[in-house]
Amino acid sequence: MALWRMYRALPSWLIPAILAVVVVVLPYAGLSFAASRQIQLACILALVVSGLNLSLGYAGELALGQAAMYAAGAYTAGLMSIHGHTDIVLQLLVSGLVALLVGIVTGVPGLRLGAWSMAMTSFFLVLLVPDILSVFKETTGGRNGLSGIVPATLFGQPMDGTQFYVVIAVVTIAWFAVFRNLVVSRHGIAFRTLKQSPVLASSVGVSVFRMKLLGYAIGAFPAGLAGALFANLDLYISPEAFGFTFATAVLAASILGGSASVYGALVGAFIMQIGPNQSSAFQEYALVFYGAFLIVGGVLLSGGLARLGRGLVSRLDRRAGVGSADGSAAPDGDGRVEMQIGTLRGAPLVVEGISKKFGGNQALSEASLRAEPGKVTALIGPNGSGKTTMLNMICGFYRPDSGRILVGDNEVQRLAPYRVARVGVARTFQTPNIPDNITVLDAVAAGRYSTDRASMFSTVLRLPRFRKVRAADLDEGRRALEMVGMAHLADETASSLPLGMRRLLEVARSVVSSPRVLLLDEVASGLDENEVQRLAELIRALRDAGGTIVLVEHNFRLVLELADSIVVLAQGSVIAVGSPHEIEENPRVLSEYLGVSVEESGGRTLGDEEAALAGEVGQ
Ligand SMILES: Nc1ncnc2c1ncn2[C@@H]1O[C@H](COP(=O)(O)OP(=O)(O)OP(=O)(O)O)[C@@H](O)[C@H]1O
Repeated sequence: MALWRMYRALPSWLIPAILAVVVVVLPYAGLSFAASRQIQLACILALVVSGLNLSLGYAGELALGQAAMYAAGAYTAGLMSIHGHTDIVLQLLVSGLVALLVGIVTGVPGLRLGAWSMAMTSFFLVLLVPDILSVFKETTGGRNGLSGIVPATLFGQPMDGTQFYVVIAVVTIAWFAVFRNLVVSRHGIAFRTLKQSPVLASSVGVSVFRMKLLGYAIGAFPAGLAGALFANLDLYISPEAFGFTFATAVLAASILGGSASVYGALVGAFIMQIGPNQSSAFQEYALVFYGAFLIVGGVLLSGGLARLGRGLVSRLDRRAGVGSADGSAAPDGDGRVEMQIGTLRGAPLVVEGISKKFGGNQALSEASLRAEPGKVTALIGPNGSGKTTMLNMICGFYRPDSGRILVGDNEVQRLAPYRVARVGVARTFQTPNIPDNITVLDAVAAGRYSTDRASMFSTVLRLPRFRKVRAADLDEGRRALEMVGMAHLADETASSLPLGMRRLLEVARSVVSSPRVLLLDEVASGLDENEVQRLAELIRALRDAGGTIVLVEHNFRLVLELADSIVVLAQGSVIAVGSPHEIEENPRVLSEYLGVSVEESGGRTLGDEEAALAGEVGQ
């Protein structure tokens, strides 16, 4: 265990870096030709698999066209070589970009049509490769393949086999470093958020379509690189190398290694290449083996070897006492919320006469609401009265049939959800929406996706802009966690927290972007008395900091305690607006929402028991 603790104390990049150096120098240590070839083929396969991992494992898009992009890269490099452009750096660059272009052009229609269409169009793309190559057989050699490729050069110098091995190893290592940088960045977290919940992703400002396309297109780039390397390895390419069998091998390697993993792509590809591909019997029946493997692997090995590895690491960590893996630890100090909220730049929210019909069901009719900065505006009403529909329209998930929604001076009723988020509307969800396998700190920092933007380019190369934004993400994330009393849980797995903590985490995530309007959807439901009080304190602090807060809540006592003004909905219409005192005494609210007749109430305000009953009625 002491050994394990020592190992865990090392920087996370050290072991991969040592392994990378070993792989690069292997040929100088007497590696046989056959072994060297297998390593080169495994590196090439790993590059292609990494592209699938990015789009399938991270962005959650079943896009299987990597084999076609691999072909695009290989034929681009092959044709460049035949036409005298033998420099490998130039070939890699052009092949990568051509593959990227193929990814964008073929990804757009599939993504526009929906998830299964993406799977189908990308799959057909792979089946079409031999036909496309045949159509252009004058240039590509058709089914006979493309010969005449000459050995690649590097900056004008010819390369021997060993030098080309080093090029393949270095390109693979460099790409995997980029890939790792990408998936641990805010873009990577956005991919994972998107995979789990497009609704959550758009509510933090992620454009679902653009991000899925990026996942697919960026994943095409390493396939293009792999193609260029492959063309120069054998100096001959033919359509068979890029067909359905190869596409299935890529999928099998991805599932074996773990599709939501960086190193899983390497492990899966190496096992697939160095293991079964060695046997000639396997090669003959490869498709059958891959098919069987996909079924068995998909059922028995969910998450692949990467998941087994992560499980083993966390078990060893627990045994060795590395990190504090206890999600139930007590909050900081005396459990009260640390109020360190700066000023919030709240903006007025004006909802003017919005209506929404679902089929024959008029969910909202001519409903209006006004929420001011520095005030808590509660939206209450019985089940099915239209509260969530109202929030969904403010956030852009539904378009109103008529009416206007203004955030400050911005009309938002026609904007897509991610654009509404970028205008400054943040929300929590009735059921906490938290991606798997990310830390509490990252889950909170994800709320800043549309704040202080950092490009993919600066992210993967870790340029100063990326470092600045990352530091701000983590600082603000920690500050938000301190605010909700959860700073001690920053490194825990967010999705494994108890319900109360997950709700507070959602509040932290929605506050971290300094929203202009904050929508809290039943944040108190399922919380115990202490948690409700902590939440109440937090909401007051956010209000005092200048936030515009809309609170949808069934806990009537909490509403009376917190709200500056209350809007009551019944059957899609606003039946009352007023201060808590006015609402408590409103006969229509008493009868329609609370089920208390006017005579019974005798014009008095609600007692504790009735207020509690009101909470239950609402639930
Ligand atoms: N996507 C949808 N398609 C069809 N009908 C819908 C949809 N969303 C909401 N509705 C209907 O609109 C009406 C208002 O529902 P909504 O969820 O907004 O009520 P609510 O006040 O939030 O209820 P609850 O307190 O149970 O969350 C209901 O009759 C509901 O069935």
